[in-house]
Parts: sequence; structure tokens; C-alpha cells
Amino acid sequence: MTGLAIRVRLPRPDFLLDCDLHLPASGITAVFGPSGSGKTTLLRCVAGLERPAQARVVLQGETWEDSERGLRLPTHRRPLGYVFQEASLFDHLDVAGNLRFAHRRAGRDAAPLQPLLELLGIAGLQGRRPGELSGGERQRVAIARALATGPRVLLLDEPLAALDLARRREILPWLERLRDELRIPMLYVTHAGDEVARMADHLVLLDAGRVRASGPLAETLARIDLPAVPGEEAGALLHGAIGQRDARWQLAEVRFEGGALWIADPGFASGHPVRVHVLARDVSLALVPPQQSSIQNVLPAIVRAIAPGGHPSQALVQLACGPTLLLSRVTTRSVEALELAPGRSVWAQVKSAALVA
Ligand SMILES: Nc1ncnc2c1ncn2[C@@H]1O[C@H](COP(=O)(O)OP(=O)(O)OP(=O)(O)O)[C@@H](O)[C@H]1O
Repeated sequence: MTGLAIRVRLPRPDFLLDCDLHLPASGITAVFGPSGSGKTTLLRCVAGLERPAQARVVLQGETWEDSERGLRLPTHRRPLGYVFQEASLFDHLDVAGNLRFAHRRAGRDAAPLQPLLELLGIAGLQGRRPGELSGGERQRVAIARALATGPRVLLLDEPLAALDLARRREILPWLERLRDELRIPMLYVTHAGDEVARMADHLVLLDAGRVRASGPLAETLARIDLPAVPGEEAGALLHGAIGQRDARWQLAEVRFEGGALWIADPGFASGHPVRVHVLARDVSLALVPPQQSSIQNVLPAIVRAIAPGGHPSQALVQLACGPTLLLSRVTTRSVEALELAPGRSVWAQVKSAALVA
């Protein structure tokens, strides 16, 4: 079996953490949910820091824990890296010393340090002590230290939460690089919807210890049977690549499976992968292609499902543009007037689409 399988039942004062997850073998799985929903506890179970009566943790066919068979690897025998909100580096050691410490402890599993220093852009900081680093630099060193042990899973518990916006923006590209270059599962707990939209490949939604959803990011965000991700407006995420440019109007085409959209030119080369966020309220529907409209992006689509949209006057419509899903928020009056129902062909007019950055 590939990937990371986690089955755990662990009572907590207010609820039972009850998860049965099968996560991809690589890429970022964002673990999202309200405060106290069990996100940290779930990561601690993977790390072997909790003792659930019932648990099964299997990484790429290798069993780390199986309560039915009485098998349980202690934390230090689980090849994983753990990064917390606050980087807990040794203050008396410089960056190189901190990394060497982790490296030595890992023994034969250790990852070579030089590529890690380059991967995280910290080669020039090796002689500095943690007190001489910015918050963002400290977190990059903490991540490098976690990776120096040669982990086969990386657990990140709100690694950017203690940083201000500028520092967060500085570190996100490094995390994206790790996601693209390391072929290991990364479990990433966050409260920040923008981090999920930008980096995650897979999304787990936890609520009071239960898994409300677990699936590929775009597919899960476009589900209308779930409440919108807390704090976020309903919208769809498109994975695409830059196509042609219109230099005169400073526009760039984003091609995705099932269609294309024009967005403000972000300056990326053709073929550059991008993610685009399209809010449900920015998508209106028509039965014929609109003529003489200011809206540039009009996509043929098929209605897949319709759900209540929060207020009784509103509905949320899930649309398929080929294999890509979009959401549209319309009035219930429009649902009736346009006879919207699953299978109906429509034209989706996308008023605004924003690059996720
Ligand atoms: N060691 C413990 N013993 C008993 N209960 C605990 C323990 N650790 C956490 N809890 C409780 O378990 C629940 C889940 O906590 P957890 O830290 O996993 O949530 P979380 O989703 O990570 O929250 P946050 O987003 O606020 O960090 C909370 O109600 C918490 O008070």
C-alpha cells in the first residue's frame, strides 16, 4: 500500500478523535479545522507521542503502529521530522551546529546537509546563532533540521503562525520547493486559508475529532455538501498553466483542463504552473453565450449539483468545465428562472479570477 494510512480513536475531554485517513505518498496534505478540533493531536498520534487504545499508522506499507497486533514503534524509531510554530533551536549552537546535532542523531538515515542548506537558502547563515536570525530564517533552519534526519514524513504544525505577513511570504516559496522536490508526505496544520490554497495538494477537514472531508484540494474546496472552509468564502481553485499573453492589455491566459481564463498578467513565462481562485459570487450563469458584455471570461459548463447558499434567497451551484469544477452563487429565483438542474448546459461568466499568491 502506498501513502500514509492513519486510523486512530482517542478520547479527548470534549470528543473522540476518530479518524480513518489514507493520505498521498507525497505532496502537502493541509489539516484544517476549527481550534481544538484535534489537528495537533492527530499529528502527535502519527509521531507516536499519544497512546491511543486503537491506532494503526502505516507508511508506504511499513507499519509504525498497530494496536490490534500490539505493535508500536516509539517516536525515536519513526523516521519523521516535526516542525512547530516556534522554532526550538539550541541557542548556544550556531546554525551549522544545530543541523549537525540532528544529523548525528539520525545516524545512517541522515540526509546530506549541503543540499538541504541550498534547498532552504540558508547556506550563508551557517555561522549565526538562532538569536541572530529573523523569525523566517529561524523557521527555515528548523525545517532544515527536521529534514537533516532523513525523515520519510514531515509534520508541520502551524509553522508560519508566529510570523508576520512579510515573513510568511518570504518562507512560502521555500515550502513550495520542498513540496516539489521531496518525495515524502507533508502534513501541514494551518488556520490560514491562503496557505492551503497556495500550497496544499490534499485537504483534510477536521471537526470535533471527526474527518468531515479528505480529498484532492480543488475537488474538496468545490464540494457544496460541506460548509465553506471556515473563514473563507465559497470558491473554486483551478490548477492551470500560463498560456498566451496579450501584451497590449497586460493579460495572460491561464489554461486548465476543461477551459481557459484571462487574468491580469502576473509576468510568468508560458507554461508556468499557477493556481487561480474563482469566488462563487464572481460567477454568474446564462443559458446563451452573452453578447457585448464586459466580462471576458465565459465558459461552457454543465450543472452538477445545487445546494442552499446560506441565505434562503441564495443557492450554490457546482459546475463542471470538463474535469474542472467551478462554483457559482446565484439567487434561488435565478435557479427557477433558468430551470437550473443537474445536467443543464450553461455559460458561466467569470467576473473576476485571482492568482493565488
Ligand atoms: N494531553 C491532552 N490531554 C487531554 N486533552 C487534550 C490534550 N491535548 C489536547 N487536548 C484537548 O484535545 C482537543 C484537541 O486539541 P488539539 O490541540 O489537537 O486541537 P487543534 O485542532 O490542534 O487546536 P488549535 O487549532 O487550537 O491548535 C482540545 O479540546 C484540547 O483541549
